[in-house]
Amino acid sequence: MKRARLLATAAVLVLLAGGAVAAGTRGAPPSAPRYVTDDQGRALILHGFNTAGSAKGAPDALPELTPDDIDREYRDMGTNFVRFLILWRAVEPSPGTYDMKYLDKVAERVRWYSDRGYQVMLDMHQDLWGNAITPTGVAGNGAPAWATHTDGLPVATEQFTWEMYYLEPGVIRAFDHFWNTTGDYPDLMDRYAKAWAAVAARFKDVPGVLGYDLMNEPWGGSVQGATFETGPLATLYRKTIARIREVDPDGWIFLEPQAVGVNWGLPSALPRFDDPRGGPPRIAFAPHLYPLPLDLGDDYAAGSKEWTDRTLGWWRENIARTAERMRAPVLLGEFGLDMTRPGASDLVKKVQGLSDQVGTGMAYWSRDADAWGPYDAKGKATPLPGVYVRAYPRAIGGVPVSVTYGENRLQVAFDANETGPTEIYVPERGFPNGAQVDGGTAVWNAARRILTVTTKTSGRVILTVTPK
Ligand SMILES: CN(C)c1ccc(C(=O)NC[C@H]2N[C@H](CO)[C@@H](O)[C@@H]2O)cc1
Repeated sequence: MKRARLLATAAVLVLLAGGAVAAGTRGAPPSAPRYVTDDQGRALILHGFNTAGSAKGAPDALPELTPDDIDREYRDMGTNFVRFLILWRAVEPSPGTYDMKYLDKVAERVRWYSDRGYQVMLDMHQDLWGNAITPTGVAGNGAPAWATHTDGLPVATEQFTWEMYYLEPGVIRAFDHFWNTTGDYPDLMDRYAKAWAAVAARFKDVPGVLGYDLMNEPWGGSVQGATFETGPLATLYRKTIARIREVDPDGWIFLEPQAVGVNWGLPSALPRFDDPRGGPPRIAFAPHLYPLPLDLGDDYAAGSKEWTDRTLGWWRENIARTAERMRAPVLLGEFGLDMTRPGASDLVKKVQGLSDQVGTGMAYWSRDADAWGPYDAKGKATPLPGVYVRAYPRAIGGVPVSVTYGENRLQVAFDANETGPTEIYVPERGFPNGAQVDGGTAVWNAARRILTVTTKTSGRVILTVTPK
């Protein structure tokens, strides 16, 4: 029965997302991927986690996290990136008042990461709009109560899956007010954009802050699909890009499509956005990936594996087409699943392969201490660390051409430039005694397991990394 209901739910949501399908999946094949770059201009391969869902309901809006947690994550997986959740309710507790104490606490945690060589993306997170959609605050997260207007419309709390809250009249109304679909609260999007400007002003010169993910999994309320993405969502993005660029000319700005449909592999209609900064644009496309069969409760095994692989193919093609339209690099902002389920490790490997094809970095959902994360509620490793760890180029001193991962072998091809040396992480597994590099001059940092490789600064370079 539950599966039938879930299938019906998915059908409804796909219909809602129908406009996105109108974007079509034909057209010229995608060209070479682009890359997010660091402050030296090197191409980044971002590999990390979402930290963390525990922030959503926390009174202080901060994740359960200690520096030791980051040390363990690095020891086990050599990650170099974090999608760090922040919440509008904490940034702007009352209209026009920005909580600098909260932002200072975020900055303290950002420092924990940057001191360890991580890149940090700040994610203005929401699910279901905000915790004020129900009187008990048990459902949503993100938006402050003062920006939540359900007009007294019902929000039933006995949902069989949390996603169903998105279809509740009161939740749809709250989103409709925000997107100015109702016309009753025309200032809300501007306030959101100004809140982002306050965050960017605080973090624009903070080491390690790579950029800003403007809204987690946007939902159009009663406006869906291409109409939503090219209408209200694009308006919010343009307002927020302008506000951020008034204070921070250099931070990367990450734009998400609507979640429904696109998470599953349907096309996004997000248009291209101008970046008013002087110099090359720093706007990236940041979709999520949650295959529909798995969302419906199936495992990546047996019959569902074939169906899931088909949807992964859709996702890859459609993401590449949207990135091409946006002329933007791609960052996979979320993917994840219950690591205790059959086939879970195979799915993670499959997504890593997809990510390599699209030339994107990735942040796994999530770093929380549960069955989805790398360590469970008792701190015991799940299968995730064993499959999420691999040798990879953290930063590339040129324009990447290909990154080829083999069993205990990595090959990185790029057209070199003068941005700086190439940094390669090499795990203990497979490379117990470190690595040797053909194609460049490597300095080995045994403590951090990083090869810093100096190469010529023009022409094609091919680095081959093998165990010592
Ligand atoms: C109907 N709508 C709008 C909808 C449905 C399902 C998701 C979802 O599963 N998202 C995947 C994960 N992303 C969030 C955090 O961003 C996690 O809580 C979800 O597991 C999102 C939106």
